[in-house]
Order: sequence, then C-alpha cells, then structure tokens
Amino acid sequence: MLANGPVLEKVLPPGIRVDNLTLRFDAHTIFESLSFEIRGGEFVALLGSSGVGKSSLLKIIGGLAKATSGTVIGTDGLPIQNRIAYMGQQDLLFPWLNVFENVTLGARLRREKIDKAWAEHLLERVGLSTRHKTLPSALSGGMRQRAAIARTLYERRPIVLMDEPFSALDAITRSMVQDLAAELLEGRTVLLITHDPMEACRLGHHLMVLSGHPAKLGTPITVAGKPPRSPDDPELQKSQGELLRLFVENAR
Ligand SMILES: Nc1ncnc2c1ncn2[C@@H]1O[C@H](COP(=O)(O)OP(=O)(O)OP(=O)(O)O)[C@@H](O)[C@H]1O
Repeated sequence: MLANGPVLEKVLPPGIRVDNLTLRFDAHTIFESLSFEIRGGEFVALLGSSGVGKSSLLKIIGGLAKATSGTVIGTDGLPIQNRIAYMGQQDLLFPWLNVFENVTLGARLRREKIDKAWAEHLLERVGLSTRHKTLPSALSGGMRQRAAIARTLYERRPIVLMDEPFSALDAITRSMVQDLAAELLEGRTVLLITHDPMEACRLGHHLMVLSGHPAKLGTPITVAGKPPRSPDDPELQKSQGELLRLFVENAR
C-alpha cells in the first residue's frame, strides 16, 4: 500500500452457492439435496466416476439445464448466469467460422468491439498463432480444444465453469495450457471437472468428489500452496494420494 495513496483493493468475484439441489430423470435420482459453496476467487476441481452427475451439476450451475428442485445463486445474493463463461465437453466451435472468429464470437454476438490484441495474445498462448484463419474442420481434436479454451478465456468472466477442458491434449500441451489457465484464471471463481487427479491437484485450491447413487459430495480436500503446482510438489503428491485413497474407498 502506498503511504497516503489510494488503497488498491482487489475486487473479489462472486462465489457460487448451491442449495438443496436435486436432479431426477424419471425414477432415477442423480443427486438429492446437494448443498455447497465455492468462495469467490477459488479454483475448485470436481471429480467423480463416469455417469455420477458432474456435467449435469455444472450445466445446472451454468443455467444450461434445470434442476428438479433447489437453487444456485451468487454468494453476493445475485443470479450468476450472466456472469459465467462455460466450456462444455464438446468444443462447440462453429464450423463455418475460422479460429479467430470463433474465439471472438461472444463479442460479435453482443455487438461489442472486438479486442483483437487480447484474442491474438490468447491464440499465441495456446499455440494457435498461425491458425487464425483456419476452419475447425482443418484442426486436430487438441487444437479445437485449445481454440475453445481461448474462447472461454477471451470472455474475462468472473465465474468460469469448465467440463474436462484439457482431455484431448497431449501431456506437454496439457501442462502448458494448465499453466496458462492457472495464470489467466487467477482470482476468478472456477469450477473445473476433470478425471485427472494430477490435473486437479495442480490447479485446484480445493477438490470435491461426487460419488454414490444418488450422488453426494464428500468433505472437500484442500491443496496447500499456490496453483499451478509442479508435479513433484509434495503438497500435490499428498493431495493426490488422499484423492486416490478416497476413490478406492468410494469404489468399495
Ligand atoms: N437429459 C437426460 N435425460 C436422462 N438422463 C440423463 C440426462 N442427462 C444426463 N442423464 C443421466 O444422468 C447421469 C449423470 O450424467 P452426467 O453426464 O452428469 O455424468 P458425468 O459424471 O458428467 O459423466 P462423465 O464423467 O462420463 O461425463 C447419467 O446416468 C446420465 O445417463
């Protein structure tokens, strides 16, 4: 703080408050009375076996699907749907738009001026600087995913929801893009679905595991230290061990 100068306060984004959320498809209850809170500015990784209900939960939080009952609201008491950037499992790139046009699509739809420098910076950071004019059909699966990540980051929303965003990337690119996400999403409220315990422990402040039928959330695991953690960080390894033990217990 500068003496007699302005106090530079960091404005925290809103967190997410989920209260008594229940989801049923016919007689099948996916989860029941799920309640939890993600504090503003925290990066939470959500894990759990396939089909347990992770994507459904993320879509409900993002306002893309309806819960049977329960509420989702910002920790500031206001709705969050218009403050979210959402990246789903499918990259949803528009096939007739090139990479640059896809990344800046949100601005186009809102009829805003396009921040060309920001889009170019992101495309460079995800390794697509020579692909601005390429159509999605001419990209590999990993490239498409990187374009979708750039599009999500372009939005600069206070809350970011991501469903397995790095799954199609090779190990080296994945590590590079994880570093980029940790850097650019620092200070935002993030909920990331991943099947990769290492990824969760590299990036998350807290880890939540959804398990059982109907699914419940266990006590969150807190990972000490600042993301992105190096793979040989003892805190990462400790949390990864804790997570794997939990998976084994849940499978019994
Ligand atoms: N629209 C729907 N109608 C009926 N059942 C559905 C619908 N959407 C999801 N389900 C069911 O809800 C359950 C949870 O699905 P969901 O996609 O949320 O799981 P997940 O944990 O994200 O799985 P994965 O890790 O494989 O992506 C599954 O049994 C799925 O078949």
